[in-house]
Amino acid sequence: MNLNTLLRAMPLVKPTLENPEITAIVNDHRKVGPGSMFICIKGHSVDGHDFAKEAAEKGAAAILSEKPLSLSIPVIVVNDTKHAMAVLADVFYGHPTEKLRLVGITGTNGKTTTSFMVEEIFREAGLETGLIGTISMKIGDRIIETKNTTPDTIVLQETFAEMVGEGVDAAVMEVSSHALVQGRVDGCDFDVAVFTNLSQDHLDYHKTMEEYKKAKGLLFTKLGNTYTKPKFAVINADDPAGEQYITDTSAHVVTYGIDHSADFTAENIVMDSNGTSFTLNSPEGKSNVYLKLMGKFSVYNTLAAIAAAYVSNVPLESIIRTVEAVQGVPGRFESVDEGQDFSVIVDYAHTPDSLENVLKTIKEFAGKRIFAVVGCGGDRDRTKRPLMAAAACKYASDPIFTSDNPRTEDPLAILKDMEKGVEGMNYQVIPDRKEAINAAIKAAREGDVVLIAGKGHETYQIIGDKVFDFDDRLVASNAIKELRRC
Ligand SMILES: CC(=O)N[C@H]1[C@@H](OP(=O)(O)OP(=O)(O)OC[C@H]2O[C@@H](n3ccc(=O)[nH]c3=O)[C@H](O)[C@@H]2O)O[C@H](CO)[C@@H](O)[C@@H]1O[C@H](C)C(=O)N[C@@H](C)C(=O)N[C@H](CCC(=O)O)C(=O)O
Ligand SMILES: Nc1ncnc2c1ncn2[C@@H]1O[C@H](COP(=O)(O)OP(=O)(O)OP(=O)(O)O)[C@@H](O)[C@H]1O
Ligand SMILES: N[C@H](CCC[C@H](N)C(=O)O)C(=O)O
Ligand SMILES: [Mg+2]
Repeated sequence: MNLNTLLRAMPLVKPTLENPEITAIVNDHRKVGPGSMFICIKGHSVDGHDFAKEAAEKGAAAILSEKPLSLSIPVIVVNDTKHAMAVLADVFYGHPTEKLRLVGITGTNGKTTTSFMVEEIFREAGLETGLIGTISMKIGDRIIETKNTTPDTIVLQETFAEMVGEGVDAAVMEVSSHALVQGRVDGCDFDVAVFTNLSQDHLDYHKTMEEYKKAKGLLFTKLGNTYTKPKFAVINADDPAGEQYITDTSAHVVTYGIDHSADFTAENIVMDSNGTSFTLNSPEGKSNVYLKLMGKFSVYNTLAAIAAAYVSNVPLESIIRTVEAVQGVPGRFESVDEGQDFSVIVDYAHTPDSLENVLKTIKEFAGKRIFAVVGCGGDRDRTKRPLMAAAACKYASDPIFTSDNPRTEDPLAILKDMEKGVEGMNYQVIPDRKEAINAAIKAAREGDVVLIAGKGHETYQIIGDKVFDFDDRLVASNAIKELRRC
């Protein structure tokens, strides 16, 4: 594609005299090759404008910048290169999301779980699917590793183009608040946007809950709606933030909830050690649903998935059949079962609200003691640490505070932050995560439950800037096997 064809996507930008062929669009100068357009992004750690000269030397054919640069190749100046990058990536890759049914899911907790369910529903309904989120990206059964929950704009559009090329009909993606603020999804044509819930997280980045709420709201304010391409905002009616999103969106609103009236609701919720049953009220009347998943929060995720699939024209009967068959999502309430006489559960709860939810659920079926091995990530929201510690002490009989991913912070300082929320309460501190897990498993007796929270599916631990192999599930399973040898 030549430069001026690409630039037509930005009506205020004048065509350039030189009109080189653009072979790639890139925002990392290390990836520039002959014919690339290099987009300068002012980042949180460095300013991409500082690499423009090197990009030109490496053969870039054009530069997109937020300021004039004196270079011998065309430099196109725009106010916001992040936004322009999203528009250009959409054009460069041939508007892939217009050719897909696209469901975007935002909210503090439940995005990964809900997106897995929606993808499974689509797949069982006979559609070819794609999935983008925290655990990985998937095109059909092909797994592609990712660094972020919502990847960078260019990776995103390139991936959607691959999906289209491989015959994918419907894609489901998690949309993080960081991605919304940074415009990573500005080039995406969502058909359905889902809101799970809002509770405290990421205040290191958004600073206040109001700003965090606004960030999530961008998915709904930017959704649009037309007669020929109707858009749907699927909103949790029980979460106060939902009201704002309903007011702000121009899409068709579909609600779900348990405590408030909504288009999709659940009543008669009953949980036992094998799962959770409820009566679904939907536009098609009442249906009985029996999930293999545990807890009220799983009912919320299921309602969100049911509503998103329903407005995507999947028959309700097929939707229910699929959600009932869902076994679980890796690292979410995942059991480690080596035949021991106590339960071990690995879960990705890393916010105060998710920890409280998961522990409340455990408390409903736990016969005896609850050990909760919990840590908080470094270089992330510090204010959630005492709240997470307090949730652990409130619901677990035996909380053990340990390290999560300390990243560049001192692990002991993170633990001190946690302890500020639980002065005078009963807990242990074991900074080494493996030792903490081993200690919980060694102390557990018949009927007890050991919750290992915070890292779920992660197969690594980040200490300083080093990444070590670490999988809670493996560590736990080895600890149980070790017990037998003693
Ligand atoms: C704080 C934050 O969100 N950072 C994201 C941001 O990176 P950044 O602003 O730091 O970028 P930078 O390193 O300053 O670089 C600026 C520009 O210079 C370019 N560059 C840089 C170096 C160089 O040598 N040459 C060069 O050209 C870079 O390619 C970039 O275009 O943009 C990058 C591309 O989109 C993201 O990968 C990166 O996520 C980092 C890794 C991260 O940890 N983000 C977390 C906080 C995050 O986004 N989390 C959410 C999930 C949260 C949740 O809901 O749980 C997520 O979506 O993953
Ligand atoms: N609807 C929900 N409400 C509250 N807590 C939930 C809900 N769904 C899941 N959780 C809890 O949150 C944890 C993370 O769930 P999940 O991975 O689905 O969320 P996420 O929004 O994708 O998180 P992340 O932002 O880290 O990607 C789960 O392990 C569980 O403890
Ligand atoms: N997407 C979340 C994941 C947190 C997982 C937890 N294990 C941690 O490292 O804090 C974040 O980046 O804040
Ligand atoms: Mg996720």
